[in-house]
Amino acid sequence: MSNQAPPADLEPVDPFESPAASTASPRDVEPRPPNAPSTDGPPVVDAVDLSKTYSDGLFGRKTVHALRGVSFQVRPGEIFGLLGPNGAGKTTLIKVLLGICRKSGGSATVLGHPAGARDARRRIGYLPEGHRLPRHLTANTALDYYGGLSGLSSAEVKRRRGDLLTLVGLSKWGNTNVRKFSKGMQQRLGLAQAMLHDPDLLILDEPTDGVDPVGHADIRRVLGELKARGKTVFLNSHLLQELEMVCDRAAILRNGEVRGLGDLDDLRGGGELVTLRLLGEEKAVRSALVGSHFGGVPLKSIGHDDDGRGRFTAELGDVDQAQVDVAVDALRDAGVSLHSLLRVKPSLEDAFLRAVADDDRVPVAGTDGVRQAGGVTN
Ligand SMILES: Nc1ncnc2c1ncn2[C@@H]1O[C@H](COP(=O)(O)OP(=O)(O)OP(=O)(O)O)[C@@H](O)[C@H]1O
Repeated sequence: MSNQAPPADLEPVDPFESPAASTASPRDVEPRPPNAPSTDGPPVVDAVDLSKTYSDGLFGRKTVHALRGVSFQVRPGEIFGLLGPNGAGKTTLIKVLLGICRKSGGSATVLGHPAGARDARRRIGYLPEGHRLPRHLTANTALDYYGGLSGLSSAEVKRRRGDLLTLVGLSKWGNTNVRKFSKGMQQRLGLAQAMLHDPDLLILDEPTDGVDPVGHADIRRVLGELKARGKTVFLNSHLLQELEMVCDRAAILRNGEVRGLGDLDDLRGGGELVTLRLLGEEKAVRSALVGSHFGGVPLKSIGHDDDGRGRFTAELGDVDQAQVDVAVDALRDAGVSLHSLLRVKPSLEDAFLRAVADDDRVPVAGTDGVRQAGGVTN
């Protein structure tokens, strides 16, 4: 979430009604076990053609289109990732879903209620970006404090906090001062706090920001636990590898528009990226690639072998076997040796870079009725 000043149209939020006042490529989160709650049923979040404009500039004469017709659904029990470059509209989207700021058009429901409605907000747990826990409190007293803010009785908080501290791996730290906690432990305590009122939907804004790799793994484990308990998680993170490890589906936002949406496999694309490792003279490699219509592919020099021949990688990209054969034949005819051929699935990062690229050719994956990605309208 950006650290900008609150928007002019920020509505006061009653802390007692606010979403709990903030109260794990190889995937780290296991696929849904057979006995886990199903992802069938009405969507937990349903956004249709959602738009949001801000008035900015001198006398508010400039209109900023933060969201432009955003449509997507979050299904029950899934971990849904929100991706996008700075300024894409992620924070605005979260604010609209939480009812912190008003939409300008379209519709959004959360847990079957209009976004921002009291009945929706009381079933949301929210962990804001960069949240701070009072350092003089212990884990237990912090949960007592935030539980009180959420309207829970002290007996209720005491009944729940043991289980929650166990869930986030802090069961032995209940009486320890928050100031002694690492950033990762603070984030996990923040997750426990967001779970205090047993919400159905967790909205987590950059939960691993500033956390070391061990802390990342701990947080992924907690997300896996939440999913196993049937919770729906809406996760905003700019860490693509992180999202790749935990999310079932994701949306990619750019300039307030959905530029990609669907299962991670859909987003990555079905193909495989082919890379050749070659041994030979650079001139011969280049001319063979040009001759086989691969003159424009990235060619990297990666050293020499014991006989002084150059080592190269040539990234052919998502090409079919016939095209690979043509390139390999041309290289062999030019006296270049094929050391190895790698086929790798595109990463989420590849998909992300394609989706936010400055063109309008990226299709929207998935079947949620989202319109095709439009042109860049900056
Ligand atoms: N209160 C506001 N008044 C005017 N413009 C705003 C306001 N809040 C956000 N914007 C603009 O709306 C657009 C989307 O901003 P938003 O903060 O939602 O993006 P973001 O994807 O969360 O970015 P970041 O990752 O940098 O936090 C940006 O152009 C931003 O400058």
